[in-house]
Amino acid sequence: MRVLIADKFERSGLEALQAFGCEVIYQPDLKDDSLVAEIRRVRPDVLVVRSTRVTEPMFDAGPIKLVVRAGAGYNTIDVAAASKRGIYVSNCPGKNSIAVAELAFGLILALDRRIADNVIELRQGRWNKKEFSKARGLYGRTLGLIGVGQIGQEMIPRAHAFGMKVIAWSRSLTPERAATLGIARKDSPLDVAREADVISVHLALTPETRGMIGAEFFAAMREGAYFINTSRGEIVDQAALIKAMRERGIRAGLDVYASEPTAGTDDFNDEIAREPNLYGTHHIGASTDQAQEAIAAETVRIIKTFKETGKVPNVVNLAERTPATHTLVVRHRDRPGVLAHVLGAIRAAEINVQEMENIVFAGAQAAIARINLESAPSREMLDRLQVENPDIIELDLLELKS
Ligand SMILES: NC(=O)c1ccc[n+]([C@@H]2O[C@H](COP(=O)([O-])OP(=O)(O)OC[C@H]3O[C@@H](n4cnc5c(N)ncnc54)[C@H](O)[C@@H]3O)[C@@H](O)[C@H]2O)c1
Ligand SMILES: O=C(O)[C@H](O)COP(=O)(O)O
Repeated sequence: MRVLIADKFERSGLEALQAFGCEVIYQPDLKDDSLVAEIRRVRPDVLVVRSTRVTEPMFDAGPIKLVVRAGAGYNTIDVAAASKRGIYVSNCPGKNSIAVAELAFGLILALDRRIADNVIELRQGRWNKKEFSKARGLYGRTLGLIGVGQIGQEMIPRAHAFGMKVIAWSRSLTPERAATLGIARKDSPLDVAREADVISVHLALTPETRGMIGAEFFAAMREGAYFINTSRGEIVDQAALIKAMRERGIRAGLDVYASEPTAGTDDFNDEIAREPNLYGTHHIGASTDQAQEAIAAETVRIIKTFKETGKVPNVVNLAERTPATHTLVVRHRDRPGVLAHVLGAIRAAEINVQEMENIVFAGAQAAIARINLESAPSREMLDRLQVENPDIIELDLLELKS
C-alpha cells in the first residue's frame, strides 16, 4: 500500500507505517498544483494531510482510496467530491483535544493578565507594574462554551480547577448530559453570550456554523468580556469582532483566522493582528508533542486496519440515512450462488440495493444476508425465489421505519 504524506508528520508514525509494509512518500511541503502533480506521479492509495487543502483535481490525479486527516477538523477536504467517488475520508477525533484546551486556557490567562504586553515592555527595557497590575482574575467567573464536543469537554475540568462556573450551548447537549458534566445548559448561543465572562468557541466549521458568531452575539456579550476562538476563523464574523473589540472593550484570544496561510511560514497581514485587544497565536492548538504522537498513532491505526481488513475507522463521509425502505432477510445454506441468485432477481425487478451484509453461523453451514432495498419486492417474486433455489431456507421482508 502506497501512502503519500503531504504535511508535517511524526517520525514514529512514518516508521510504524513502514514497519507493516507501507511504501511511504513523505513530502510535507506539497500543496495545490505540486500536490496534484505528486499524486499523478506517485499514484498513492492513501493520502495523509493536516491543514493541507485536498481538492477535487487531486482525486482525479490518482487512485486515492482513503484520505486521512491527521487531526480533527476536515473542512479543508472536499468531502463531497470524495463521497461522489467512493473515497473514504477519516479523521482522528479527540486526539488533540487536550492540547487545544490547554492553549485556550493559555489565551484566557494571557488576556486576563495581559502577559504578552508585559513581556513586550520588559523586553523593551521598561518596568510598568503600574499599568499591568489591573486584572480581574478567573476564580468565581463564568466560562461560556459554544460547542461541547471533544475539545469543549476538555475545557470543563480545567475551568472547574480554576474555580470557574461553566455554562454551555451545544446543539445536542441534553439537560441530563449537562448535569453529568457539572455545567449549566443554555438554550442558545446568545444566552451564553449574555451570561459569561469568558466565551470559548469549539464548533466544527460547516455550512450551518459559518459566520454563526456575529454582530448580535458580540452585542449580547458583557462589556469587556473575553472571547476565545480555537476552532475555525470562518465561524466568526471578523469585522463584527473587531468592532466589538474597539467599541465594547472585548478582548479576544484567537488561534485561527479565515485568512490564515496554509504554509508553515508566510506573510500575514490581516488587520486583526494589529488590534491591541487581540492576543493571537499561529494555529498551534494541536501542535504539542503529545498531541502529534497521539495523532500519528491514530493515523497508523486507521491505515493498518484498512490495509489488513479493508475496513476504515473514523470515516466521516458515510451516508447517515439511505433511501432504503425495506430489508430483505435471507436465511440460507452457506453455498456458492445463493446470493447471486437473489441479487439477480432483485436486479430483474429493477430494485436498487443499498447497504447489505452477510453473516455466517459457527460451522459455516448457514448464513443470513440482510439486503436493504429502495422498494419492496413482490410476494410473488419472493415465493418464486424460494422455489427456484433449495439453498434458501427462509425469506423475510421488513419495512424500515423512517
Ligand atoms: N486550533 C487547532 O489547532 C484545532 C485543533 C483541533 C480542532 N480544531 C477545531 O475545533 C473543532 C472542534 O474540535 P473537536 O475535537 O471538539 O470536534 P468535535 O467533533 O468533537 O466537536 C464539534 C462540535 O461542533 C458541533 N457542530 C458540528 N456541526 C454543527 C452544526 N451544524 N451546528 C452546530 N454545532 C455543530 C458539534 O455538535 C460539536 O459540539 C474542529 O472541527 C476543528 O475545526 C482546531
Ligand atoms: O483540526 C485540527 O486538528 C487542527 O486545526 C489542527 O490543524 P493542524 O494539524 O494543521 O495543526
